[in-house]
Amino acid sequence: MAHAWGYSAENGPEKWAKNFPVADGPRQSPIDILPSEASFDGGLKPLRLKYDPSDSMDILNNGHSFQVTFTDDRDSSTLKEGPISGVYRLKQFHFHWGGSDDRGSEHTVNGTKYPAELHLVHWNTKYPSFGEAASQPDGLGVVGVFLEIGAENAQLQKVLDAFDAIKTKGNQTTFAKFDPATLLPGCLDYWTYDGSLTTPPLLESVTWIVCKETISVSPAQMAKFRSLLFSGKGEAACCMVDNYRPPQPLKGRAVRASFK
Ligand SMILES: NS(=O)(=O)c1c2ccccc2cc2ccccc12
Ligand SMILES: [Zn+2]
Repeated sequence: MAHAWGYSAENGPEKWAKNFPVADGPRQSPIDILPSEASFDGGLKPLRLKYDPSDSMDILNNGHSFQVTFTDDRDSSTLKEGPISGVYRLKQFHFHWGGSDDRGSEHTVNGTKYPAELHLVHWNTKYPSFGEAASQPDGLGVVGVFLEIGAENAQLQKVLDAFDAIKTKGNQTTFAKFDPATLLPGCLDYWTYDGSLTTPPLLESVTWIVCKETISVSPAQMAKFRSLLFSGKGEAACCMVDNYRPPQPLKGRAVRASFK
């Protein structure tokens, strides 16, 4: 059986093309964002993000990251406007981070890596389900937010406090009444481009919306991220760190900015 994908030298991003040839496709993510080469588009609308805390359900260690999953059977937690048209529903959010503070984000800005990156995953309700949407070129909208070392982030701490219950792969626990809007920066200026999932199956179905402004994370909070394990209970412990794909070729794609 083919090795499951991961982030090690044996099964990491440099190996993914073997089982997922789209890894070398025309609209892969993440990318290195070059602000001087992004074009301001006055037609881009402000992001309209509306989240209902009662939609948050549980938090799961999926062996690649952890994710907080939301109920998505109605338009109560949605992404509208911005670069997209229609209504996209929030499905989950997760993070990527590094083994030290000098790396961890997937997108970079002028080559600068941040210690972590938050992804809020939404799907286009013109399609009947998340799974259907994930295979469509306009199926998904992911909002990316960079984390920058600074003051302790009290809202992020609510997520980190659940980690003792999801230390190993497959562990899950309830995570109710959490408002993901509390993880957003104050200013929602953004860059946007057409891309893909940054993990297998690397489907080229994502409109990326990467916020210019960062949110803070303390060094102690970064250490908490690194306390999770890729490995399952009873397996040799493997720290969940460096779960990020490096930037991919732009291949002629335009990156637009919502701000001057
Ligand atoms: N890094 S990612 O946002 O591309 C991503 C997803 C994106 C869209 C839809 C589902 C996704 C599921 C993910 C699961 C783990 C890590 C990244 C994931
Ligand atoms: Zn992600």
